[in-house]
Amino acid sequence: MLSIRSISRSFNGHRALNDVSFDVQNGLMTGFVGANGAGKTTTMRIILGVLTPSSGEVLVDGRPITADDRAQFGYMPEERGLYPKMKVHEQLVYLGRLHGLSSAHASTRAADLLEQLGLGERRDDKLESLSLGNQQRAQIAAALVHEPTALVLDEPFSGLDPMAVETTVEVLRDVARSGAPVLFSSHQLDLVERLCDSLVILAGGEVRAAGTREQIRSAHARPEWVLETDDAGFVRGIRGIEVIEFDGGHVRFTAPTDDDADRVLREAIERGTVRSFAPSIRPLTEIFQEVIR
Ligand SMILES: Nc1ncnc2c1ncn2[C@@H]1O[C@H](COP(=O)(O)OP(=O)(O)OP(=O)(O)O)[C@@H](O)[C@H]1O
Repeated sequence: MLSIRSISRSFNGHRALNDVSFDVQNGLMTGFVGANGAGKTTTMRIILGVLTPSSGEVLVDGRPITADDRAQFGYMPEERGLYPKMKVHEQLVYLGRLHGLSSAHASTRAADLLEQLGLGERRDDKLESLSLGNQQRAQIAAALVHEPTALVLDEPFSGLDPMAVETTVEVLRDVARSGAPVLFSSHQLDLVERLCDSLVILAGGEVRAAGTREQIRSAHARPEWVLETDDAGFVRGIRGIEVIEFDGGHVRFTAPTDDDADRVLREAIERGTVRSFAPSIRPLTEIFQEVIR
């Protein structure tokens, strides 16, 4: 397990991180989200030792992280970092060798990864000749080639088409399944909601929420219902009911008690056709907006 403990970091008197603590559990995909400038990249750089914190520490399985730990991590930095003029497979083998793999092992591993990430046919092309999305896949392969003990990826899905996102997710899930902690940042909340097991929400350099999706949902839960009917406008006039979303025949609302929600249903039945009525799970995107405020 990777633990970030009370990390603070300032740049020229500006506090970019303030007492940040969270865990990245082994075997789980942890999504790291926050608006521009929230401090995600700074945190990741501190985990990898590219930056030092002003205070606080990073732990691996409860003890201070070492250079050897970091050497075994897989890291995809924001600024990327492959050689444009080098062939993709050759470059991955080179990186694998730098991490101590034998030539044969590095070559097989690189070929397998390129195949899994849909780049098998481009393995002998120079990186610069690939599209940006394919270069991104190569960057992901570079972070994985040495079979890392932990993965830290800064925006791994940016610029990938939906198919590439799916193949990449599968590859990252395999790494998590092998027992490694996986931390990835993303601005795509819908994606994070769908694929992460656990979540850390950062705003203004502080952790605003952290835990599994279920823990975050239940900490910010409120009873909500969705009604689909002919014209749901009447719900807006019912005392005690707060309408969250309304569009013609569709309404999502919160009610203080189940009885209040039943009142809405009864009135809808009296007024016409009820196509559906059900409790609703609050989307993480909405919780995110609330906690970063
Ligand atoms: N090297 C630096 N020198 C000065 N300020 C910095 C430096 N690196 C980061 N910052 C500042 O620290 C804050 C956090 O930046 P950081 O890049 O970590 O945020 P982020 O969450 O990764 O944002 P984004 O989603 O835009 O990449 C910002 O205010 C940024 O301007």
